Amino acid sequence: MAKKLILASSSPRRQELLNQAQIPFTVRKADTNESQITTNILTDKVTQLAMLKGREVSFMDDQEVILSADTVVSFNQQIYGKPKNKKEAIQMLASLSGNVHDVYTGVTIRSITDELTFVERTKVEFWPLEKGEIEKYVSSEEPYDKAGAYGIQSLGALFVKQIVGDYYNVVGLPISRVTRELRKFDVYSLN
Ligand SMILES: Cc1cn([C@H]2C[C@H](O)[C@@H](COP(=O)(O)OP(=O)(O)OP(=O)(O)O)O2)c(=O)[nH]c1=O
Repeated sequence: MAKKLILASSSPRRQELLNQAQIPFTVRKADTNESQITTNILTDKVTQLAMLKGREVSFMDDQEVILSADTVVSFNQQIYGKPKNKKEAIQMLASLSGNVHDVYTGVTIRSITDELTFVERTKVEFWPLEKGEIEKYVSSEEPYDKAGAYGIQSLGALFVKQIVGDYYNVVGLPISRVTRELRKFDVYSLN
């Protein structure tokens, strides 16, 4: 029998992507204090955060598989998470304007006996942005729950000139790789 998937995330995008993949799941989220991860090494940061989010959720039985993830934007040796306020959102978008940045998502999948973590990277190039369009965008609610202060799946799409890599990784979960890894955990099968 297939194992049961537990999504350790409150991100509506991650939930939508699992729905899109037609994988049944239950949300069980711990209240993770992300500030305890202090490393500035990018891949360490996203893997440690993904692992922490997953490990803070407890198993109810040995048939469960827990999925967790963390997404950050990286530009010019800096790591951008969610902007704390309007000023920070403006600064992030102004620096991404006209440049290429990377979006990294760390993903952890764990069962009671095994744990796997991987990182997926997508390159995103922004058009040069006008001051007015940044001002207008940060006055909406869109930037504030998103790494790098934009949502590629919403109005932020208009900033994007091109991407290289998995689009869904930018949205918060590289769903095709995730489903391939989930098969190894018997979460679902192809027949
Ligand atoms: C760059 C980018 C990020 N994002 C989102 C994905 C993530 O939800 C969010 C980064 O925050 P995360 O800390 O990765 O996740 P979260 O706090 O939303 O959810 P949880 O910790 O409960 O799993 O930014 C977009 O939705 N679109 C984008 O284009």
